[in-house]
Amino acid sequence: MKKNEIVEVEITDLSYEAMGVGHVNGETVFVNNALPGEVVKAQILKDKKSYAFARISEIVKESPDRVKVPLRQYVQTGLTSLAHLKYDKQLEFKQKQVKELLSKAHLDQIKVAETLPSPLETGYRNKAQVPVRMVKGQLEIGFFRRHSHDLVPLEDFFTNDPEIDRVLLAVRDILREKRIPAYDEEKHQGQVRYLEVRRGTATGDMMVVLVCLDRDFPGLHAVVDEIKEIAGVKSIFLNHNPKRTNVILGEHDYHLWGKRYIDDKIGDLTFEISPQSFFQINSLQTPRLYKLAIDQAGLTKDDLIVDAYSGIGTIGLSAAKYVKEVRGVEVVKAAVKDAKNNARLNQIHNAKYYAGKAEELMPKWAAEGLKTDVIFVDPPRKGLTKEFIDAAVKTGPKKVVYISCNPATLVRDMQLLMEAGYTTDLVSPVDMFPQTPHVECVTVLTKE
Ligand SMILES: C[S@@+](CC[C@H](N)C(=O)[O-])C[C@H]1O[C@@H](n2cnc3c(N)ncnc32)[C@H](O)[C@@H]1O
Repeated sequence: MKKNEIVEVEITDLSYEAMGVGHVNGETVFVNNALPGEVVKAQILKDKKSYAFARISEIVKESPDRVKVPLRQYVQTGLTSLAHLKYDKQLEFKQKQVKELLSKAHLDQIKVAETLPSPLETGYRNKAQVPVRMVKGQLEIGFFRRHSHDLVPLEDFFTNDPEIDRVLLAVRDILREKRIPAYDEEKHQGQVRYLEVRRGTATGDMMVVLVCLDRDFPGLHAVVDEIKEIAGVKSIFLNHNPKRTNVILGEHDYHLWGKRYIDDKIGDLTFEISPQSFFQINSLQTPRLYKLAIDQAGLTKDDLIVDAYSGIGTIGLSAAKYVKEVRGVEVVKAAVKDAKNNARLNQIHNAKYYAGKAEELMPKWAAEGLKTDVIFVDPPRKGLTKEFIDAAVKTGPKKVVYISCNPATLVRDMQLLMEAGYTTDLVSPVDMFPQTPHVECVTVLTKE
């Protein structure tokens, strides 16, 4: 196949990145935005010999599961790359992905539950981080076009809490009015690189973080004076990111106005969240995710549990009332400070949080002779390390409760835990990220 050639292709599957998959003369073609059951005329964008990438030029036969996405920008940016598929089919797609990964690992005996739907299908995100750039001489917020750093301006981000979109647009307008220059990646100049807005779903409190090239610049104080007048804004920070990098946040946050954190609730617990701390982005689905994990953990009043990759302590503190002691470990120091603070705030006295890498602290604890009953892990996408797993196993937990945002690393780590004598017969997908292909899962591995 040649670049720009138009081929007719029948779509038979969806890739884990939500691209339609078909075959032409034995070659696999990934077609953006196409759905299984469709026949499309596709324009080849890139040919890599054994596979090619393409985009739809015409839908010849349309899937009954297709939803007409109102904004072309969502497709261009890949912001919500499953939004063209009916929601119940999105849930099936996520379950199927987990089944296929287990099957590839010869673990077909493990059942995969139906994906737990999110209470909100759109407008569920409690946090937005959006790039700021100049487009045709005007400061814009939006999202980068897929595989590029060209900004596609947006006003409706679809999955954000609409209150967050309201604040993003108000801040954008203030920056425009005060003639603050947006960051220019090529020249490494200008000021505002990203806007971050967080909202406590239970409290309505909002935090605005301006991610800037410089620590201070002309007009900053005037901008802050106006942002603090936006309804709901309770906290303003500047994050200083002076580097030439694609990483969104710099290391240091400077408090500009208002509170130093915002509050949110999970179940009956209150959490204070500071700018760089991880907090699950789907506030209404989070208590359901934790309940699934905690209910299956079979906790007792004599248990010592570990909350590994603890963020601001949300899982351990939610489980604390059922056990004797909680020990948490988290690499981001500010999050550990938040976790300790959150324990105090909720009058929880049996939880201790430690700053450090889980793969370093766990071996230290194991060497000191720590004995655990249940270990909760909730790592980032790359999953656990062998060092962590070996040390965790040494502490003798009867259960390892694994919450995962990447089913591929989950299955890899499950295999390691199974080699160490743990078994499970169920993985439960939970939809934390509707309209996107991301899959969250819970599984409980037990040693008899
Ligand atoms: C998916 S989040 C889970 C946070 C928390 N359990 C929750 O539900 O909100 C993963 C957390 O792991 C932390 N983390 C990343 N690498 C780590 C490491 N090597 N050791 C300990 N924590 C780490 C991140 O900072 C983040 O807070």
